[in-house]
Amino acid sequence: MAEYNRVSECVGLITLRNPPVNALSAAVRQGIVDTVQRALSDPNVKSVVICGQNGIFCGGADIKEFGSNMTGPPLIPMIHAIESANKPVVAAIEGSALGGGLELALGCHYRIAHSKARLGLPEVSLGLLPAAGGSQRLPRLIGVPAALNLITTGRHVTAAEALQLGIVDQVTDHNTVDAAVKFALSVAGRSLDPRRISTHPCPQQPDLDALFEEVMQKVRQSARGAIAPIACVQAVRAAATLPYAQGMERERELMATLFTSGQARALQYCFFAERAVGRWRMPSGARWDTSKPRPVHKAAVIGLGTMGRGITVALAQTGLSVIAVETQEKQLMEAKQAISGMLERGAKRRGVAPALDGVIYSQNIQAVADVDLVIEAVFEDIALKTKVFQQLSAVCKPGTLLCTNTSALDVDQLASETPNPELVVGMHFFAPAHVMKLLEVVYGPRSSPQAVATAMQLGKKMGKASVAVGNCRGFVGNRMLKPYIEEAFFLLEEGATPELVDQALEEFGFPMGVFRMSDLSGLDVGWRVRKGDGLVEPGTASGRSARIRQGRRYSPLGDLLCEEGRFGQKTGRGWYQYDKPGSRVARSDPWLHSFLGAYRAQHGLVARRIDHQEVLERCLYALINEGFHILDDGIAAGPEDIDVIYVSGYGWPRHRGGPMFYANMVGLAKVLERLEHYQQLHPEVPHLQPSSLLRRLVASGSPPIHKWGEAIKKLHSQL
Ligand SMILES: CCCCCCCC/C=C\C/C=C/C(=O)SCCNC(=O)CCNC(=O)[C@H](O)C(C)(C)COP(=O)(O)OP(=O)(O)OC[C@H]1O[C@@H](n2cnc3c(N)ncnc32)[C@H](O)[C@@H]1OP(=O)(O)O
Repeated sequence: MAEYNRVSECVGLITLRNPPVNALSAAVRQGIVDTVQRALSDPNVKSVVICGQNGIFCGGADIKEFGSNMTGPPLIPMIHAIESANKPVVAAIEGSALGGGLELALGCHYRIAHSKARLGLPEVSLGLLPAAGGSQRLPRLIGVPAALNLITTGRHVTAAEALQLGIVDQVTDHNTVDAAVKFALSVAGRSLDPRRISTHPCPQQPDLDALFEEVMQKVRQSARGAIAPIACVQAVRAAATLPYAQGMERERELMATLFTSGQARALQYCFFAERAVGRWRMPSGARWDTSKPRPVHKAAVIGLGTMGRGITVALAQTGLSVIAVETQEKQLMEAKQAISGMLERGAKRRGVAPALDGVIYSQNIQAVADVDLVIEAVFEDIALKTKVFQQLSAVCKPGTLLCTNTSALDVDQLASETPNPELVVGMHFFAPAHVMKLLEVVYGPRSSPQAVATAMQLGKKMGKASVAVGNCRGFVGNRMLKPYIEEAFFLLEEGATPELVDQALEEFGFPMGVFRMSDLSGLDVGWRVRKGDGLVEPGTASGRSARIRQGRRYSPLGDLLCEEGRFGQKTGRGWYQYDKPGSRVARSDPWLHSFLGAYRAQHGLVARRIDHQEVLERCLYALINEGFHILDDGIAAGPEDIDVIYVSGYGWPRHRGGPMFYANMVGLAKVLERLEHYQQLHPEVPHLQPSSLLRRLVASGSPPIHKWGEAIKKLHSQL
């Protein structure tokens, strides 16, 4: 909808009305077409202002419409009608002008923005390009290099940067609509020819070919298989080399390919999934909209190793005051220096003052007596964490929320060691905690809804994709990672190399394959866990029985590497070799290949040829299968939760939507058939046994992913 009013006698004011972001739905587009026509045909109107209601200009095309038959007036002719109007049209930009919203503004003759407004063409992050003329008008307005940067990254710019780039004509700290109306009055009657961006040539750019070649190479490297960034470069190239009409034709062709692509569906699914996880619910029936978070003004972090330092920075950057506790003096001093450095660098990047005074350091746990929330980040040892929780329960004021940053221990067991288990939740951060987007908020059966709501709200404040999950070994992310890593080990035993497995996964879109990733995080981490589980035995035994532990297939390859002191990057040797300890460039290691050959010979294994498809099917379907178990167990409330966890924390390529969305795209019946196939070949591998939920979903006709929730509820009620 768009509302029309005449203001200051001769200005037609058009207000977009479609809460919450004034997206350009069919009704809004129709409203714009009608009101523009009305303003242009009214002889009393000398100029026009377009604004949005509730402090936001426009969040772009209505993404929800993309999946359905689109009706209503199309955007391109609507924007053309505005640009070719014979009365000046001014966009009054408050809040956001994004995607189609900015394209609408670029069709206007002038743009006035509030100083707090943000502008951008983020279509690339939805698997699209700015196809309402944005890819053709922006380069004409601000030049090819700046337009390429904005369109291929989708980044939002501040009003100040937009002014500097020449996207807006004026920035105001006052009422934007008033400023735009005043401006519209001042330009009434002026020639509009120079203001019609589509009629401009692109500003001259020396050595255009070299520029596009360089940008294309950069984009291909960072896109990891995503097609939209490449189409964006091609569209801008058309703007730079073709007349406007032909450029628009190229924009349309490129958009036609993207619009119906699986990647666009995946990326748009991610957009909505990220918002859906905020509407968390627990099996008890507690939900986001009925659970009130407690206010958190002061927080504490216990243990200032790598994780504790990152968590302290993340908390301090939200403006909270933080008590950072480390009992060892030397470690405390080192941590203080490291945290101050991180805060200073972060503040410099964001152009703000570092929150150094927000952190108080102490060696004494008594210092946390009056905080509202504590995050424990001591060494991953249940006895130590239990002791800390008991101390905290004695020290903290009543009602303080006790959170543990454990990545694998039982949150419920820890809770049971405190007098108030309802105040205990897990807050599982990912390293480096001040950088990584993901936060798993882990609730136990006794965690109160208020505790979950508080941790979720704090996660959001820290800018994290926060996902509420149930308590189980490894929670969601690490639980699914286990079968993925195990399959990769089995593939090595059967004839693959780390290089082959990693190449298959990196071509799929992961930033790093499983072996390069393990080298980065340290092979000793998993070794310690396996030792704790009683799985590690001295490495001299041979034959099949040496590779069956606790009744299931087990590969000791990772343990054997650790016994050699090969812990990955930190020791300069792991699945790859590195120039020196700490170096990041992985090189193939002939030692490792001979080691694998000797291992296979010792165990009577005959290497066979393994292709990329088998690598993907075995690693990814094993991971996905665990995802179905997690859904069936109620540990994750829906597939979106799992997908957000994998995309934000585990490098799953966003343009593939997350593991559960990927399974939905591949087809549940196909995933089931391949798991059954591999299970027959490897009957001693339980994680290849298809989950009963997957079987039941296939039997019920493989509903699309947005209907899984309903289907799971129905299937559970039939049990
Ligand atoms: C054969 C070819 C066919 C061609 C057809 C061509 C048609 C297209 C032509 C031109 C291309 C134009 C494309 C676009 O414009 S794509 C959209 C680009 N815009 C964006 O990507 C912006 C997305 N939104 C945001 O970034 C943010 O929402 C925000 C900054 C605007 C506001 O942030 P915040 O206040 O934090 O609110 P939320 O993000 O939580 O959002 C609130 C609520 O609103 C929903 N929503 C937001 N934007 C949109 C939108 N563009 N369309 C539909 N719905 C939107 C969001 O989902 C939230 O609702 P909830 O999911 O129910 O919580």
